[in-house]
Amino acid sequence: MTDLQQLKNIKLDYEDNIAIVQLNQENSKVNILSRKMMNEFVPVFNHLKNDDNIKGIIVISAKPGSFIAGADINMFESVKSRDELYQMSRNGQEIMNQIEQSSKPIIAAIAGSCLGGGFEVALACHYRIAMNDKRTGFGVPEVKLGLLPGAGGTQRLLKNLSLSDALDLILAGKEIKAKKAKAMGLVDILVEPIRSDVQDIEEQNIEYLRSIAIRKVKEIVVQKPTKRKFGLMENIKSIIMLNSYVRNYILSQAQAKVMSQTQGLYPAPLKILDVIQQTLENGSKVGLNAEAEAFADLAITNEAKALISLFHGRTECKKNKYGKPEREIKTIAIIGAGAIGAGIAHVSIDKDFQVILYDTTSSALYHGQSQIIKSYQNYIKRNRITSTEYSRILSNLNCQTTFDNLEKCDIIIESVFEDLKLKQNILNELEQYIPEHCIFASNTYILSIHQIAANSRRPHKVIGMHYFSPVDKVELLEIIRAKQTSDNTICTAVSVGLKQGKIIIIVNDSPGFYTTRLLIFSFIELFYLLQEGLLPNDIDKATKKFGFHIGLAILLDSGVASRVAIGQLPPKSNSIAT
Ligand SMILES: CCCCCCCCCCCCC[C@H](O)CC(=O)SCCNC(=O)CCNC(=O)[C@H](O)C(C)(C)COP(=O)(O)OP(=O)(O)OC[C@H]1O[C@@H](n2cnc3c(N)ncnc32)[C@H](O)[C@@H]1OP(=O)(O)O
Repeated sequence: MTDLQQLKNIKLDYEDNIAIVQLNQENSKVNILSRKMMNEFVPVFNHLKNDDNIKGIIVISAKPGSFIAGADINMFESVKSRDELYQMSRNGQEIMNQIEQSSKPIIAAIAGSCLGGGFEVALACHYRIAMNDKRTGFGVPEVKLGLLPGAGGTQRLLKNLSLSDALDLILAGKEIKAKKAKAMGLVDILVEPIRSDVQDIEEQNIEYLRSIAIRKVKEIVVQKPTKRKFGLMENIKSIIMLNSYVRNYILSQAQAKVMSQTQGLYPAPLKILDVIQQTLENGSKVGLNAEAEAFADLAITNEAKALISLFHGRTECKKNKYGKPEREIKTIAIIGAGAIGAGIAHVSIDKDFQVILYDTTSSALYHGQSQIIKSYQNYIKRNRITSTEYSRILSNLNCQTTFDNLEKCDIIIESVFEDLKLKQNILNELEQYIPEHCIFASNTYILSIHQIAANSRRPHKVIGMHYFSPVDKVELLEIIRAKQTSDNTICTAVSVGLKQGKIIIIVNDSPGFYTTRLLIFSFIELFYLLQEGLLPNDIDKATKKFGFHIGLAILLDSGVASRVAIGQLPPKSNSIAT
């Protein structure tokens, strides 16, 4: 029996007759539904349920940026049998049902990521209040782990949303911001964060959210909750859903989309569709069981194991193992306004770096600048940013054909043609203008960083940063350290990349680094196949069917790859990627 005085992951507070359950996972950046958390939450919940003095409950997180990041992924890996997974899902469903069926109003006060099992907790609560900020997001990303929401999430999303919206969320695993969640009816009240420069602003926002939740739950206790009223469109949608012809049409469209996107290689989306079909045909009791069966079936597949391992790998690549840079990076100069240079500027300006985008001619510069402006204008159209944010972001971009202001730069990212002499000359010339602390990064997929730095006055500040096109979409950044590159230079480059939202691998300065070397071997094979008479189209079909995101032949057709494959095969080396 858990001693309620000895809680380690939950802080229990009271205000009048309201209980505030504050989640604060021990030694963790985020809250997760781990065994330890559940071992405290369940007795706390039962205690509050049975305490007649308590009239309402608030579930809130003490961690800035994280409401609950879902069930503990490591828990699934430690499970020995399929039955245990089925039972785990059933237990999760039962806890959520108890939350939902509680006679006392339970409010989820959400700031930060509300994902997977965390979203399922929020959906089981009677009322959801959410902070309208960048860090607050809702989603069921289980499909990205090869799973499906297994604690009643498929059922509650179907109840709260139209079939197409529910499918959209569950099949894509995408995250939506609080404002959109409110518009979709998943959130009841939006709370605007306190806009202020004071320190500990996030803690203050949590306090503020808590005070609003307390006020609301007190109101509900007095008034008794009113049911959410559905709008005309929602009513029309739900009537349409009763029609099996329409339902089956939507499901078959979704299935066709899944097949074209995944080639049927991922079992999770197909199981999700099956669970949803069973629910729509037989009701939620059958649906819940189907959900638990599917959860258990999926969690033991190799695909889920591989995707979970990928999650751990990605998490590792988000860390800066070199610590904190000696200086904060504020200003970046990007040399070369081609597609990649402009892309680097794109991912930098919205993170509030001051960016100088340089090219030799006004027309090249205009091209790069237009690429950036067009993308951000598109974001406005798709409601990803407001026009005020657009103006703020674009004000961080300075385009120029001279080397003015380079003395303010903390890092130069050179992104010109793959020409060693050109890169060496640029480095040498810029060293006259840049301050002592400024580091120089070359965006190259093939040239040796050591050679680029051969004539440098401070080779320890030279590094490779290999971005991939389109830079605003491809998350990967390959950072290349030469023998002479200092740890602070690596640390600084990693911190810039992380701030730009990149997943980073750090590799040695060996021929082809890591990514180009992998590609080269694929292209050699591709050439053999072409020589043997296969058509590029057939090779693309075969590679996509095998699981490649893009066909190998079409990849070769893209500029970068063809130059690697045709002209610049690197010499043999024993170096390994790190
Ligand atoms: C209230 C009690 C109710 C009890 C209910 C019973 C539940 C049991 C039910 C089982 C049935 C299934 C339930 C459910 O449907 C299944 C799931 O929820 S699967 C998980 C879904 N969630 C995710 O996939 C989110 C994964 N995390 C992220 O995307 C990101 O971490 C983040 C949340 C967006 C935060 O990003 P960052 O700020 O960049 O931080 P990091 O990524 O570096 O993470 C920091 C740290 O946290 C670890 N971590 C994050 N999420 C999880 C997780 N879900 N499980 C385990 N660990 C997690 C991450 O690995 C890092 O660890 P570190 O490396 O620092 O040790």
